[in-house]
Amino acid sequence: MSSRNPGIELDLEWIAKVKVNHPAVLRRAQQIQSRRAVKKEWQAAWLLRAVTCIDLTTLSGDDSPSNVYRLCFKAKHPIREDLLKSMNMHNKGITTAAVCVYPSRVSDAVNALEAAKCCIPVASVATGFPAGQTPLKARLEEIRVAVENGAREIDVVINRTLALTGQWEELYKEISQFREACGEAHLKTILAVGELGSFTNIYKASLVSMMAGSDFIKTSTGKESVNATFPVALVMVRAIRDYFWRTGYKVGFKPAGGIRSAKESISWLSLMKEELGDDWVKPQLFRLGASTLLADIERQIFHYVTGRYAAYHELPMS
Ligand SMILES: O=C[C@H](O)COP(=O)(O)O
Repeated sequence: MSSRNPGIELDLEWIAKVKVNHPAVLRRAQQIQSRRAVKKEWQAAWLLRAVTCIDLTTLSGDDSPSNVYRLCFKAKHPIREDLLKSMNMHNKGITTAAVCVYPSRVSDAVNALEAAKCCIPVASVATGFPAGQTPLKARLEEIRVAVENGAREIDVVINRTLALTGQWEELYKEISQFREACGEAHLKTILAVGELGSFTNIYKASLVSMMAGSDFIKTSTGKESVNATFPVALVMVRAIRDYFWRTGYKVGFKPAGGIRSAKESISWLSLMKEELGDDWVKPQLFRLGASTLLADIERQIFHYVTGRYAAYHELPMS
């Protein structure tokens, strides 16, 4: 990642002035989703770009060293080598952006990637993911342990109670402490938008997270009933844009939760390109948090290269 957002002092006046035009957001989101799909080589190129922006994720109660090893192998070899060769892309070092796991699995992921001589970062969720309902001391300790174990990115969840009750100063203080506990590791702040009530609240929580020094803001844990949606994303990326205009700091965006189809991944990329520009369609400033999306992207690329859809055994690692 490039130079980091150091955060700024909490600006309560800015937060108090926030108003979101709900119908306009819905209209714009609809417009982006209904764009005509790109085809052929342009589609393949966008899909490969999407691959490089994926935080390949496993966040299950039954995660074990073996499925984390498998995940890391897939992160290093996201698309079958012969398919990449057919597109003359086999020498381009295409990997996913990161792997994302629970804190207890960080060491497994770090070891697996080291053994594979692969330098993509391990991201760890933390701070009582997904609900964030543990004491602050424990949440901070969880970050420190994940960093000690080799996580280079930390995906924290915010305290929704503070956001829902408008305790912005408290929320700012907590996130600032998360940032400090991260040290050199990059801080991705999950708003859990499905639990924040209104677009205005989501915009305010986005601003507070950036003011407190988040490197990325992220929509969801994947565990809420509503996760990454285009209207919510628009609210968050407009907050990113406003923050950039006011401070000059670029904060990344990570939609996560329920993103499963290759087609959607292209819509996400075009949203970023249209709203924030080319810098935000690269892994430094854009991630797709997803556990199963890569399988559909590989399937579509297989179809592009061979003209037919793969049988299950032809993409066994997906
Ligand atoms: O951060 C990533 C999400 O937890 C993944 O959600 P998903 O399993 O719906 O793709």
